[in-house]
Amino acid sequence: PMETLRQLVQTESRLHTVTEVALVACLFGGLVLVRTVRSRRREKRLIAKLQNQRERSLQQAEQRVMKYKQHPVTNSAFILNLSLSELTNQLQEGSLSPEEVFYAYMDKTLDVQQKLNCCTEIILDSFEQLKAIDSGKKGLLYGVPVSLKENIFLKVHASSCGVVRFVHQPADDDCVLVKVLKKQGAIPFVRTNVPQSLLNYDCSNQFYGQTLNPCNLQKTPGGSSGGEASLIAGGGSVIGLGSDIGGSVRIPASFCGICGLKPTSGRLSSRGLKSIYRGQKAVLSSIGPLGKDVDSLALFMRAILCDDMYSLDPTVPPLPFKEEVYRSRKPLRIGYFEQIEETPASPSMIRAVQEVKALLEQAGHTLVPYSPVKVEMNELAIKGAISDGGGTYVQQLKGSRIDPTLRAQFLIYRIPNWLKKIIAFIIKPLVNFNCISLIGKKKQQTFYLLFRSVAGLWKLHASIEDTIAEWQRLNIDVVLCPIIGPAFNFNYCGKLTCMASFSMIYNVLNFCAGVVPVSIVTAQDEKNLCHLAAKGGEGLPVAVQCVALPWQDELCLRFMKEVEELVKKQRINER
Ligand SMILES: CCCCCCCC/C=C\CCCCCCCC(=O)NCCS(=O)(=O)O
Repeated sequence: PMETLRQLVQTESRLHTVTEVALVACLFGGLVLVRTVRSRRREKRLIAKLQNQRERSLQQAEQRVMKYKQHPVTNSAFILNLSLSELTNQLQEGSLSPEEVFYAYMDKTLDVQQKLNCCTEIILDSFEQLKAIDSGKKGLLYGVPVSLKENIFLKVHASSCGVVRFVHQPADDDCVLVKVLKKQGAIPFVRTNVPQSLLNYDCSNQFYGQTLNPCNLQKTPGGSSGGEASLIAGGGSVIGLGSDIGGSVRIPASFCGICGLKPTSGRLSSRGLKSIYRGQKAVLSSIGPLGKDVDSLALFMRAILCDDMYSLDPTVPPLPFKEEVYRSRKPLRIGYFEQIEETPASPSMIRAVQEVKALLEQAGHTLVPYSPVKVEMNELAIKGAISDGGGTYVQQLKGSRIDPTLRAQFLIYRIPNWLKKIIAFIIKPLVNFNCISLIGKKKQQTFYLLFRSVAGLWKLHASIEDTIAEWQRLNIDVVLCPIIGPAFNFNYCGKLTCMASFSMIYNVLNFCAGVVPVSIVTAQDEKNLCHLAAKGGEGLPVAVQCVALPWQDELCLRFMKEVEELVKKQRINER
């Protein structure tokens, strides 16, 4: 009987332990559930609040536009068709007034927003700025309405970047470039959409949803300056400001068929720019313009590179716009490449480079085959930009629902760094860097790199030195190469981070680079295309990328301008 009693007591105490563990687990589970439900409710309220704010700003703008339209108005189609240079000329001469230009663009923006969901807010202060504009002091952008990417600081407004914790951080002041723009007479009038966190080349977030591509509503406009590219290509803005740490100006410009410039980082002030990895110095972010033609970008740079910027931000080197370099037409030695080893280029990207190469040769330039240095730039870019393995990224997005395009990445960022290193070591043999064209393989590669992101950065500086040495050896002035395109279908960009390598290279190297649309996807390109991400792109714009050494932004623009002119001339000849 003693034995039976002992067994009974043991069973009972085991039962007690099990019950206690179950109770603690339930309690813990319950607490997590309550926290999640609460945070989801908070998030829902926040989303509703932001969407209401946007709606209110759109409605108020619409009312004012309606009121303005009661007076006999100028032909806004005429205004909207002018290039930025033509528009500024007419504003300077007085043949157009800032008021008629402003209302023409505001009206068009409201219309484009309905179709493309590219705006996060109308800047209502712009109506007051318009009233106060001083016609006696005409800056280079006098009376020009300018659109701004949402991560650019505007006094009192928050730059959410699709992240919950940023919503509660209104800016203390305007960003330096916004101040300079205003001093040059420009009127910032609308803020545009971005992907959650900005570290993505799609354009969707939980607050404002998915922005659409005006060239095909089934496609992403690219990102992260996707709202800008969509609005400009849709006709709602003549010039806009974006930012680029891996292609965020160039990719959306390419996807939407407009021009975009990533100047050398540091040439324009980045003070007052929201980012996830603030202060990260390995891969540098640049602020740069997007517009319908290269002259618009040049005019923008000319206006911004002024004493006001240098005194507002003394970290910027006081280098005014070099007019003679932009205007020069001396023949160039141009390095070119069509592919990079680690990333597949689509058939239209390759064809675009080949066609532009032929045009440049006919125009008297010397084209030299050039291969970018043999390091995995993707690896360097990711290691540089998120060298903590994504820890800060996860921290910053706490409390935000992760955008579907970023979810797979976040599974990896959440793994402890020591475990990431082990997994990277184990899966390395499975990852074939030369295996192109199959999306499945690209996904593997992408995720492998994310595991590797905690490794060292020793190759970064060597790659800059080696690249410059190679340019000097070949004696080339600029490089012609592909830029990712055509526009992707939704939900691919965040999963295909490696496909951004064509642009990321020049952030890692900190060279200046810009894109110019040169062609459209043909039926043959579509037939030869292997990756699903860009399928269904016939007729979409295709661009090339023009690159110059650091601080040679004017040379880069001059090269872009020449490419643009040659393509235009050829189109006229073909008609
Ligand atoms: C080279 C930098 C990219 C670092 C991102 C690391 C995490 C994700 C892995 C790969 C994503 C590559 C896609 C990059 C898309 C372009 C993103 C971009 O340029 N964003 C602008 C951020 S800025 O701070 O406003 O300049």
